[in-house]
Amino acid sequence: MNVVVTDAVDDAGLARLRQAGHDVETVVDAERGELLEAVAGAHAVIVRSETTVDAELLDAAPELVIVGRAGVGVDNVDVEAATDRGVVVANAPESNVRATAEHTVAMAFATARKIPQGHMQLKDGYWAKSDILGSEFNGKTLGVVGLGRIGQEVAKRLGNLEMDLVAYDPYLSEERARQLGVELVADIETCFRQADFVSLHTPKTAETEQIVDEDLLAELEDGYLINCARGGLVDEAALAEAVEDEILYGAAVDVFEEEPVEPDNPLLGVDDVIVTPHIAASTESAKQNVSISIAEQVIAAFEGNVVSNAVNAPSFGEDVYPTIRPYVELAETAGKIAMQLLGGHVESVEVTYAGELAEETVDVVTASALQGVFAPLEWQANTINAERIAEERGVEVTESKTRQIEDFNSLLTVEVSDGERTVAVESTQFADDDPRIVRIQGHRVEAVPHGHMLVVRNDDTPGVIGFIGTLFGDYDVNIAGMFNGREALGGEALTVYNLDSAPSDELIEELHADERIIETTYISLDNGE
Ligand SMILES: NC(=O)c1ccc[n+]([C@@H]2O[C@H](COP(=O)([O-])OP(=O)(O)OC[C@H]3O[C@@H](n4cnc5c(N)ncnc54)[C@H](O)[C@@H]3O)[C@@H](O)[C@H]2O)c1
Ligand SMILES: O=C(O)[C@H](O)COP(=O)(O)O
Repeated sequence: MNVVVTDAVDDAGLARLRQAGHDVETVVDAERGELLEAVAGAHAVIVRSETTVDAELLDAAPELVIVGRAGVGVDNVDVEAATDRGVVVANAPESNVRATAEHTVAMAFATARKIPQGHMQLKDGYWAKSDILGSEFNGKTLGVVGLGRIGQEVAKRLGNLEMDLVAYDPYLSEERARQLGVELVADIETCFRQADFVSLHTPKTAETEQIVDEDLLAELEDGYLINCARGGLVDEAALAEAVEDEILYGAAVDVFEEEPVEPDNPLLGVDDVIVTPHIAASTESAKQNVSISIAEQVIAAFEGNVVSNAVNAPSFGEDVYPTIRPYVELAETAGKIAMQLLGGHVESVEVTYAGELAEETVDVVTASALQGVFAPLEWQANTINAERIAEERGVEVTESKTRQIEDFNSLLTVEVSDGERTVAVESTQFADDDPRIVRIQGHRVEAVPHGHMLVVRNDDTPGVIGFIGTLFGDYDVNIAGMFNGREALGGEALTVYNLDSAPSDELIEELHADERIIETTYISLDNGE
């Protein structure tokens, strides 16, 4: 597979990709046209914050499987456009948290004690001892906007300096904030009003863009603003003015609306706005960590495994993964079988989890079942966009769970309906991840979901199975396995045949010609030879 790296990414992860047999090409600082050419045959593109991954770039890379963001923020990636094209977008959310938190603390110290100002003046030959007056942290209040991974680490570190902690984060529970010793406030204005230092740690979204404006800065009177999150969260002109006019004592900024920063950026002209060139994550270990983390995501995508840090696919904790992992592929298979038995038109899909599986986070399993259901309809269906495809198609999706179960530890049922007829395929994993279809339309079977399968419904009368077996022999189709189930003696039987090759149309026709045969459905699974 081809991996194109468009920003400076540490070699640790790239070496891992090469070891896994992939070609890695680096095209840092390329002109746009050159970049679009470079990604033409790419199966993965790895970026940092410097490359804009938009619809144009995605269209220039028709083979693309995954966009790997070697870092946290994905605001430079058009995630929706990627989702529409079935491209996974993954980031490395854990890898530079400490580096960024530490830089934020360093920036807080630097602005509070005017370290860069003193440094510059001294280098210029001026002893500014009596001009520089700093602020202490102890007894002051830190306001964190966005108490996520980095915000929490910053709160912990500055909390140790005897600061009181408040935070504004509408998506965080009060309980979690309490555990962190942080008072959660109801709105961002209160956060700015109560704080002496405000540190921003939200992602840049439609909701947070320009969230810090002139009015809000006025609430932080005689305080400091630190932004090591994203440019675009703050009205830069308003911030420059607020510091210039001494409404704020100072500000520390690592990220800018436009990067690299133009020389006329208003923040550069104000002494008490200290700046760094987006280097909060630039430590040796953070760079190695993000590189390795994103390489692992890319390899997972290439190998068809779940990309655990995908931002446009259902995600789940690492600890849950071993339990649900075997069901991800099985769900897709069950979805495919159910859909092929239904015959193409689907109105609703119900995915039911029973037993131990019902205790897990199963979003990705449901998405995988949908991927199987939509596989014949939409060549580009995958776990990322299958839910969206269902929505666009008006297909009702239901997920249900029950702890009650008989015979198995876990049971996964995919039921599809065209409004009149419903087909249910029940499946489970035996020991050592050995998948089985255990019931089709209520008929107990024990079929291996693999390769070429023929599902036959027939009258449960003597000689039918012999007839079918002989016919397969006549057509030189070898039976690899056979699983027969019936509801009641003399009623209807359902048999699943695993075949070594696809049955011909003539064979199927001959089967149908026999009055004892009610229905036959040939099912082809991609995982077959
Ligand atoms: N300067 C750098 O080099 C650097 C490095 C790493 C991360 N970052 C940036 O730091 C930011 C935080 O990263 P993180 O890993 O902590 O992310 P995170 O997802 O763990 O935390 C973000 C928090 O913001 C909260 N949030 C979302 N919308 C909000 C809103 N409208 N108001 C208040 N809170 C809101 C979320 O609930 C969440 O708790 C991101 O913007 C990321 O891109 C910058
Ligand atoms: O979101 C991030 O991870 C940081 O902003 C770091 O971005 P970078 O990889 O461009 O340094």
